[in-house]
Parts: sequence; C-alpha cells; structure tokens
Amino acid sequence: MRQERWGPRSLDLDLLLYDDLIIDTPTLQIPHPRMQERAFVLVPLAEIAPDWLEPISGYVIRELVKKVDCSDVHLLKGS
Ligand SMILES: Nc1ncnc2c1ncn2[C@@H]1O[C@H](COP(=O)(O)OP(=O)(O)OP(=O)(O)O)[C@@H](O)[C@H]1O
Ligand SMILES: Nc1nc2c(c(=O)[nH]1)N=C(CO)CN2
Repeated sequence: MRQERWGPRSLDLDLLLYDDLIIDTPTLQIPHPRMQERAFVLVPLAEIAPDWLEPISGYVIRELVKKVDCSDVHLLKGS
C-alpha cells in the first residue's frame, strides 16, 4: 500500500508486454504506456529481451533503449 502516486509501496508490478498484444482498457494497458520513456525499465529489459518488438512504436527494445537517457542506470558493484 502507498499514500501517493509514485511514492513508496510494498510491491509494484507493472506488466510491460505480452507477446505482441495491444490491450487498452480502463484497468489494463499493454504495452505499458510509460515503458518507452523509462530507462530503468528499458535497460534491464534490453539485457533479457533485446529483440522483443514493442508493438505500438514498432521498435524493438534494443532500439528503444538507445532513444532514452540511460546515464542514471548503473549495474550495482559486484553484479
Ligand atoms: N500494464 C499495466 N501494468 C500494471 N498496471 C496497469 C497496467 N495497465 C493498467 N494498469 C492499472 O494501473 C494501476 C496501477 O496504477 P498505479 O497508479 O499504481 O501506477 P504506478 O505503477 O504507480 O505507475 P506507472 O503506471 O506509471 O508505472 C493498476 O491498478 C492497473 O489497473
Ligand atoms: N526509479 C524508478 N522510478 C519509478 C519506478 C521504479 O520502479 N523505479 N516506478 C514507477 C511507477 O511504476 C515510477 N517511477
């Protein structure tokens, strides 16, 4: 539970992609509408699924990650 939008909460699950489906309902949007602008989503996603097509933009993840500023996303030391 959390008190404010984008504030701390115990668990946050965001569904990013499901195959090449596009779903747009009041309670579920897939692809996640803000994934394209989020380096903290795209950088790790590009590690595991670089060739996955984001069906709204028509770009694969390895291309989307190049379009955002990734300077704040770092691997933790030792990983
Ligand atoms: N792809 C999706 N993944 C997760 N929740 C979704 C998705 N599409 C729609 N929702 C809806 O969004 C609600 C969660 O909204 P919430 O305000 O917690 O977003 P958030 O995770 O804080 O921010 P953001 O959506 O920007 O990552 C869920 O209750 C769900 O109905
Ligand atoms: N760094 C970071 N920023 C966010 C995150 C998140 O998981 N990490 N989740 C958000 C809403 O889902 C919004 N902003």
